[in-house]
Order: sequence, then structure tokens, then C-alpha cells
Amino acid sequence: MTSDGVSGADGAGSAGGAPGARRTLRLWWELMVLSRRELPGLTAASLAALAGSVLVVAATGLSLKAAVDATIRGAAPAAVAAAVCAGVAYALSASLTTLVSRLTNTTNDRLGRLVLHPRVHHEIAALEGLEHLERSDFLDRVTLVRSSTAELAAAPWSAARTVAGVLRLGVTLLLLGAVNPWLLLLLPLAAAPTWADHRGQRAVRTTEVETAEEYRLQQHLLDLAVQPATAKEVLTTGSADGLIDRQAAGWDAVVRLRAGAAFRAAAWGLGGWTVFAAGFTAALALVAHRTSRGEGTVGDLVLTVTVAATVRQSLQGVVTATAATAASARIVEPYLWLRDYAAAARAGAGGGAAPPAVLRDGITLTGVGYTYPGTGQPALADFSARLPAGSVVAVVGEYGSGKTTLVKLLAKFYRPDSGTVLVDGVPLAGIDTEAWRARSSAAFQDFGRFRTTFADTVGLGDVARLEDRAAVEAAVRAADAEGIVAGLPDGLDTQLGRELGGVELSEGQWQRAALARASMRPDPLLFVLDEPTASLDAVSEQAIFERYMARAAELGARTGAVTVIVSHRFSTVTGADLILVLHRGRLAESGDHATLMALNGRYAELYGLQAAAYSLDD
Ligand SMILES: Nc1ncnc2c1ncn2[C@@H]1O[C@H](COP(=O)(O)OP(=O)(O)OP(=O)(O)O)[C@@H](O)[C@H]1O
Repeated sequence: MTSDGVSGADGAGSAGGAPGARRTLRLWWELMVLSRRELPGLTAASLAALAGSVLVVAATGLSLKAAVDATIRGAAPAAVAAAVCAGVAYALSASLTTLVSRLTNTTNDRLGRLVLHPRVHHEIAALEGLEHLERSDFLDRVTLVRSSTAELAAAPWSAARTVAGVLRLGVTLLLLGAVNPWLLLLLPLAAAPTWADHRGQRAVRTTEVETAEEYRLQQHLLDLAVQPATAKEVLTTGSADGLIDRQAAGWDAVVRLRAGAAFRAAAWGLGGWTVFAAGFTAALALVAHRTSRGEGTVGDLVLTVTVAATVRQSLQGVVTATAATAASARIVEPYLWLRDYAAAARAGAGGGAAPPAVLRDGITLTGVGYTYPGTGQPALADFSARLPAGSVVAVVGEYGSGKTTLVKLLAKFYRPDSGTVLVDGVPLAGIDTEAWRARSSAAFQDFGRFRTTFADTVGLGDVARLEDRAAVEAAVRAADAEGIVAGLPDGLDTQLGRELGGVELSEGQWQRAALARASMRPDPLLFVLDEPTASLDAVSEQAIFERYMARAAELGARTGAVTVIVSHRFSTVTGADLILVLHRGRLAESGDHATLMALNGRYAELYGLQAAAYSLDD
């Protein structure tokens, strides 16, 4: 996937920008429908409690007025009945508010954790390639969305609570308007705190997105100092204090900016409330004055005092729900952006052709170039080579010469910026990525440490055969890892990872586990070994290479697979059918060992230097 291929993601809004109102409404609706489908009981109960909370406002005020007027008229039964109604409505109004909160929080929590969280992870996992994992705009949003799926699920409920709050406020003002139309002026004044709060929240949101990168950096620095994988180096280099100081400075900067935005939001809120409080005070004075002059009933006065008191609560409800609705854009924007990104990536993913069952001709690269996003220098430029079916191809070259980039392009982790890759004459770009991956195997130099049982850490190389003991054992043998398994307390069933109560493997043992994992697929067309022995001693290295050369020959004969071995150690790849020598992202020389030695160029020079260093013969 190229960065161009996903530029449509910007359609969801730039960093901190609000998504369009129509898209937001559509997402709210979608989430509500999802909530009703996944949690029908909870959703129905939440909606019923919300509707009830509107009705009890009118019921409280009207029954109190009726009780007072009936008392003054001397109609005792009516007064008692109205008083009972008022009491019940009042009690309900208090408990319904709490009930709405509890029900919606439970609904959101469950929908967020059980439905949305896995969905987001599936969307991310389904993305082709690695490029997105190296884009800070993508990572910023993933960080926000992953930690806030319950908040995302809460977004439509915040909107529903805003609507219910506005209805409660409307009912309240209608009752007041019936007493005196001047009291309706409270309505525009009620908008002041809502608007001010909205403005403040927008500033908070923008600051959060702006500081997300700095936040991640300080989190990374903290992790460096405390995680076992890096703690060794941190302790040896004595860099803990420096790292923690830098983390503290980063954290301080984030907190200062976020606290500043929160303070400004609070100031906006206070200003809005002051405007409303002035209007509210004037309204109460007006009604008291009119009642004292006999221009209304005592019931009107009670109704006004009671209902006016709930104006504050209703307004508070609207403000809180509006603020929560506005704040939900914090999570709605990144969620929609990620969905757009995934959709654009899927649309740009191109073809769905099946890979060939057996490779007959091979893989041909013509003029292939690739530059990592954000870097000016091409990692691979104008690269052309034919990797014949059934061959072992070695890729050698100094650090940073583009070896790993080449194998990542073959594995379809990135798409070339220029040139073509053909698999038996069919463009790799047009081959379905998942299907191609299902016919590729790879062990990378930065191999994963899967802390599962040893059997699973190997079996995950071919999920379909995860439970197939014979396949797992064969893969273990291919990676010369039987000795490791024999030394484990529960053999293949040993749990790995000390932090999970299991056994910790050495670097070389982890690498062999990764090699075994890469040997799980039975019939790959592409078999990549990127520095497969970097963590192994010289004897193991030789043994591994011999096994993999034999496996390459067997695969080559059966499926025409191309085995690509990346190595710094020239002596290990002399038996390869084809050796590609990379230099600064370009193909400097190619041929088999004898041809390259006869050429007496770069390969011969580097081979000679290494042979001297390792005291090896040609
Ligand atoms: N994810 C990345 N983002 C940006 N630049 C990268 C990335 N990966 C590699 N590069 C750059 O691309 C160039 C080629 O890197 P590559 O990893 O392909 O080289 P290599 O020959 O495999 O190196 P090594 O022998 O150290 O593994 C280097 O300059 C490297 O800095």
C-alpha cells in the first residue's frame, strides 16, 4: 500500500478536525443499531429509562401545582392524590437519572470491549503491509481508539442524553412559559453555557491530538527504562536517569499544555454559567413580584419555584451531555479516519488473482524502486533481477544496503514506488495479498518472541495446522531445534516467557523457534530467511544452512519455490544458485560464487576480506 493509496483517510478530517456532521450522525446511528443487535435488553432498558426521565419532570411540577391549588380550594382527596403523584414523580426523577447513567455505562463498556475493540484490531490486522505501522498519524489514532472504545460506544448515548436533556429543558420552559411568557427568555440564555462549554471542549480536544505524539514518546521512554528487553542495556549504559529525566520533561510538557487547555475550557464554562445565572435570578424576582401583587395563584408560585429549580438541573444535564457529545468527537474523528484509511487501503490493494500452484518460471523484478515514507533516500533503486523457480538466491551487502527492503517487497509488505515484480509473468501487485502470504514463509532478523507454548510458537507459522503435532515436530526438526525442545521441562507443551510463569529462551533459541515457525508451511512458493543465523554460534549456523539448503532443494523440486537467504556472512552462501550483491540500494553484481569471484569485483573483495578475518579458505 502506498501512502497515496490511503490519502483518502484525510477525508475524515485532519488532526483534531471535526468529522462532518452527517458522517458523525451516520456513525451514531450505526453504533445504536449495533448496540440494539448485540445487547438488545440493555439497549431497550436504557432507552426506556431515558424517555422516563423526560416525563417525570413535567409530572413533578404539574402534580405539585395541582396539590397546592387543591389544598387552597379545600379539595382534600384531590390534594392528597396530587401530592402522592408529586412524591412518586420526584422519587422517580432522582432514581431514573442514576439508572440511565448505570445502564448506558454498562452498555457502552460491554459494546466497547466485546464488540468494537476486537473490530478495530481486526481492521488493523487486515491492513496490507507494514507502512501504516510506521506512520505517526496512523499510530496516534490507533493509540486513541484502542484505549477509548467504550468512549466511542458512548458517543451516540451522549447524543441521546443531550436530546433527552433538551426535551426536559423544553418541558420545564413550557411550564414556566405557561406561568409567564417572559420566563421563556431563559431559553436563549440557557444556550450560553452550552456554547461556552462546547468551545472549551474543542480546545481540549485539539490539544490532546496535538500532544499525542509527545505523549507516545514519553511513554516509550518510560517503557525503555522498565521493560526487561531494554532494561539490560539501560542498566549497563547507566542511562536510566537520563531516560527518566527526558520522560519527565516530555510528560511535563504534555501535562502543561493539556492543563492549560483544560483551564481555558473551565474559564469558558464559568463565563457561560454566569450569563445564565443572571437571567435566572431576574426571572425568579419577576415571578415573586407578580405573585406578591396577586397576579397569579400560589400554585403558580410553587410551580415556578419547583420547576425553576429543575431548570438548573436540566440545564446542567444538557451541558454535561452536550460536552460529552462534543468530547466524543475526540474519538469519533480518529475512528472514522482509521476506517477511511482501511477502506482506502482495501480499495488500493488491487488484484485478487490466485498465486500459481507451482512456480515454473520464477520471480522477475524490473526497475524496482522503493523509498520509505518520510525519507529522502531510496532504500532500493532501479533493481532488476530474475529469481529462477526452484533456486536458492542469496542477497548480500553491507549494512543498510537494502537487503531486508528487497525481501519485504517480495513478501508484499510494501509496494514498489516504481518498477514491477512478476510471479511467473503475473504482476505480484495483482495477486491477492492473503493468498500470496499463504504461499510464503519468512523468518526475519527481528524475529518475534511469541510467549505461548513452544508448540504454538512454532505452529502459528501455519495457523491451519496449529494443532498438527506431526507438522510442528517436522518444523522443529527443520530448524534443528529438537535439542531445545528436549531441554524444556514439558517439551513442546512448555509455556514460554518468564513473565507468564514459563521458561525464558536465549536469543539463539528464540531465533530457532522463529526458524521453525517459518518452516511450518508445507508448500511455499517463496521462502525467505533474513539473517536466519545472526544469533547462532558458528557450528549451529553451518548445521542450519545445510538443513535449509536441503529444504530449499526439496521445496524447489516440489513447488518451484524460490528460497531467498539474506546474509552478512559470505562464506555461508557460496552454495547459492544466484548471489545478488547490493550496494546502497542498487544491484552491484550478480551471479553464482564462481562467476562473482572470477569477476574480481565487490563480491570478491568483500569475500576475501571476510575470509581473512575468519581465517577461511575460498
Ligand atoms: N522502516 C523504515 N523506515 C525508514 N527507513 C528505513 C526503514 N527500514 C529501513 N530503512 C532504511 O532503508 C535503507 C535500507 O534498509 P534495509 O533494512 O533494507 O537494509 P539491510 O541491507 O537489510 O540492512 P541490515 O544489513 O542492517 O539489515 C537503510 O538506509 C535504512 O535506514
